[in-house]
Amino acid sequence: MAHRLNQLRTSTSTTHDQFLSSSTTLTSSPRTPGKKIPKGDPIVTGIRLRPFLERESAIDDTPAVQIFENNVICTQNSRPQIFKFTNCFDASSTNKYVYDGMILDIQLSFIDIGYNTTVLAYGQTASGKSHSIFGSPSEEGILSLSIHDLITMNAKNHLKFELSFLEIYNEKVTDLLATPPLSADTSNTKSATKTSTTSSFSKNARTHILNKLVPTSNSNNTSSSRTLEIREHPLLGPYVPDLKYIQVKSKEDFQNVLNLGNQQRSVASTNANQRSSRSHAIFTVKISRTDVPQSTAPVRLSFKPSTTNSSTNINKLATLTSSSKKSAKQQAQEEIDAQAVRLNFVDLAGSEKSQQYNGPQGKNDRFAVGSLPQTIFRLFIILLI
Ligand SMILES: Nc1ncnc2c1ncn2[C@@H]1O[C@H](COP(=O)(O)OP(=O)(O)OP(=O)(O)O)[C@@H](O)[C@H]1O
Repeated sequence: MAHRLNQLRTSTSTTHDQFLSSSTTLTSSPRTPGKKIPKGDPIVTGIRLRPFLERESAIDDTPAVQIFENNVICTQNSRPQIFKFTNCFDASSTNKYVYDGMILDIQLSFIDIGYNTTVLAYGQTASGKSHSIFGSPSEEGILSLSIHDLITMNAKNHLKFELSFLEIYNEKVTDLLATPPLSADTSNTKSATKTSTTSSFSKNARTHILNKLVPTSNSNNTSSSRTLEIREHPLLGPYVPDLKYIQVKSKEDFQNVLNLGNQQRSVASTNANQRSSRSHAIFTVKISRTDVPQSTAPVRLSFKPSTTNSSTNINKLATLTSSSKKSAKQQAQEEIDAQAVRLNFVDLAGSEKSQQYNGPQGKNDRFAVGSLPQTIFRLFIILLI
């Protein structure tokens, strides 16, 4: 893991503060200890220049960098500096172009062989990280393009998609899909609508979404329950207990989850812009098969449906593991989790300009660059599970 952390740091630091651009990194990690990483670099880096904003071009619209093939040439200094990336995208590139050119194929092949994969956007404030990952009202983001493809390719419903969305801010991990505290007048509705945290939910209304997200009996519905810890699991490694996963079956489901998470993210802050600029957001898609005996590891997550009997699931595993000290169902769920593949999308906090935020109100904010390593460390622990 340390090696991979170093790789990530090396990979991302090459772009640090160099350009008015965001960098997208795609990494994969084996989900089974000892499983070999496929040939080739498990980290692919891309750099994307964004167009000048109006306020910027009003001052000076001379580009400070140029793209030549897979190189970015920084022309600001008297001696030009050259940085090489796996992919370079100029300011005319759309999110779709970046997704098709850099992410689609690798993402699918890693999922197919059962590797966790992470798309990580890194760059200075306002370089376009959120725009790339989450998109804008006029342009779909990489996350949405990716999930739409996954759902479309799962026409036979043999894969199950569950989503989680968390934020790390001020060294705290917050579940953006957890239910916020309900007012007293809605508490009756709450107890009447208890449901599984992974149950699929359908359309529209925020109330309906929230009802579906009411925690199960083993978690409290308080604001503090939204702040999570990172723990070590004997089978799965580091994990975030009680992080909510919501199953989605359609693009509309996905959009609802994304809207809910974004809403919680901005509600959580008195100054949404500042907070979102300074927090890391991780959107995870957990993918597992529904149509193969989960006890026969390793299982490929191929987009081709299995020809084997599709009825085996938790209950079958429960029989197989009934002699265990743990409840059979619990162990079965763990085994299924162990065979799931995770696809993470990370919108990192802006990597600089902390001084400007560390004014009188900001000086106690432990997210400032001085403490960035701890925050990043938490982030990578979560990603590498
Ligand atoms: N490729 C692009 N095309 C058009 N507009 C863009 C593009 N990339 C970014 N922008 C615009 O630039 C501004 C800053 O982008 P964005 O919020 O995504 O930056 P960020 O890197 O996430 O910033 P922060 O670290 O502060 O959260 C936004 O107004 C966004 O709409």
